[in-house]
Amino acid sequence: MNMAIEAKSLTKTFGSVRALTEGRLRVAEGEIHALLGANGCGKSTLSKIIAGTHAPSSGSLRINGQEVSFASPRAAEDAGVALFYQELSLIPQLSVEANIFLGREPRTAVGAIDRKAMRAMAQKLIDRFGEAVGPGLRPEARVSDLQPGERQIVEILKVYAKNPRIVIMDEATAALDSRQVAVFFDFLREKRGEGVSTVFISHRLAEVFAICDRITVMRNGETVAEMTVADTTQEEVVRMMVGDIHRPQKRAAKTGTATPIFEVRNITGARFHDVSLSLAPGEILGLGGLQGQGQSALLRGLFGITPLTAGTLHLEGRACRMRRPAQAMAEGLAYVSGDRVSDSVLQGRSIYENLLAALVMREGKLWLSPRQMAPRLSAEAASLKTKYAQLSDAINTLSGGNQQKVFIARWLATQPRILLLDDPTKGIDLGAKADLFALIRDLADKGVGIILYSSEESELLDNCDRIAVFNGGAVVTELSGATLDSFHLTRAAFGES
Ligand SMILES: Nc1ncnc2c1ncn2[C@@H]1O[C@H](COP(=O)(O)OP(=O)(O)OP(=O)(O)O)[C@@H](O)[C@H]1O
Repeated sequence: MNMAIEAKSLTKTFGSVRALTEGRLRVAEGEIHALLGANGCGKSTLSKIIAGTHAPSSGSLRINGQEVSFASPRAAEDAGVALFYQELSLIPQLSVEANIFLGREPRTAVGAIDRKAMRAMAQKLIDRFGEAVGPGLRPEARVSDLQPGERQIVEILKVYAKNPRIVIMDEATAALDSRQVAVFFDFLREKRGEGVSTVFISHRLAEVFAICDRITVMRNGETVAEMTVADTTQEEVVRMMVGDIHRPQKRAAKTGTATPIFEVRNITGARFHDVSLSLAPGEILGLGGLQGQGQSALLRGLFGITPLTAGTLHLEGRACRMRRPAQAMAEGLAYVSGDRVSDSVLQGRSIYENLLAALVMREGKLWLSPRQMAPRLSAEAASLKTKYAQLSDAINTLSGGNQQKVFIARWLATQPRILLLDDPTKGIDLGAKADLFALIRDLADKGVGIILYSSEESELLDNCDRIAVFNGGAVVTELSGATLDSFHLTRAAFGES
């Protein structure tokens, strides 16, 4: 068997972050090989080393039997390696054909771009997707006018326009519909027949088992297993991804004890659909699953930041609507986002003004008496052990963790009945996280209902009474009691059937 890729002991550090500690990958010529693992385990880093985007810190890489160290993506392309980037790299203002052939346009005898040839070549590539794409996907169409799935197809075509012998597809199917995926898979099989090797990164186990020959599993920056699809099961793959199963301490169930404090029935909005959830008073409900599956979008919809297009909401049994954040606040909801820069911070303002922001919005008054407000706000800040010298200091004199505490304290000051937390600990240190979760549990014990999305699985497992797992904008399962552990969470997130 001729090896197209042989990566051994690859490592990569970014500053103090060790993104890859032991990257291994062996892919044969004409093989479709899955690279699997949880968010952040190092798949993209390993791929980018193979594709010349990153130089490894150490280790060895052989392409078609030759030891290589690519100085740039272009050097890797010249060796026949092409990478499909998760972060789409298209230029929206340019046409489909210009994007596909950017930097390698066909030329006429005198060296000008051969537009006729370029159009014909682009059309030929597009035709491969046949009926699975709409009539809008034409060589001369502007990329900005295309649907997300069609844009993703243009990105795929751009990869194949380089005639690669080794292709790395990093979540190339994420925006495709099922028909487009089927056509894409036929295409991959045909390429396999031509001896092209594919590294296939996906968060959908069903796809992996449908298209791949072998699987490499990564965990925490390390390659931990290599297996043949025919000899393994989805369950075994999940076990390899998870490693030691994280089981949080058992907590008494909060559900079923009282009327739900908040009920969400069949709601649909931007990036989520038909979601139903029920929250008991004092319950911490987690939203789990891989990143970007609709969890944050749901929280934004619930708080009236983005519109809901279907479904109903009930607060303590009473139907209500959240058309705007002000309305949600009036109903006793609060929303804390971990995205400090875009969502939370009033730049150039004092700590006091930042603490006051939510109350001002809720009361609908621009001025609230500092004599009354200052003690209340400093008490909320103190409950989170926020460190600052004076309330009048500028917000940006605080560390990220302390700023985040201010944004949380701001909402606590409104005394919410329902607290929506959208990845609230992003970028804050361990001490601040512990303070935050202690406070959240305290609020729950006082009867506040809490919905928490976290991109960190362990935060969900350690703090939630129940977890609703999202995949593709919908809740696929709910975990509680005996199923509240990392194995069941990963299994549901990857859609194990
Ligand atoms: N340029 C960078 N600078 C600093 N840290 C980075 C950089 N790129 C990746 N990392 C970190 O390295 C680790 C591995 O990231 P990587 O993107 O390779 O994971 P992944 O398995 O591809 O994850 P995902 O499934 O979420 O795409 C993560 O902790 C990530 O935050």
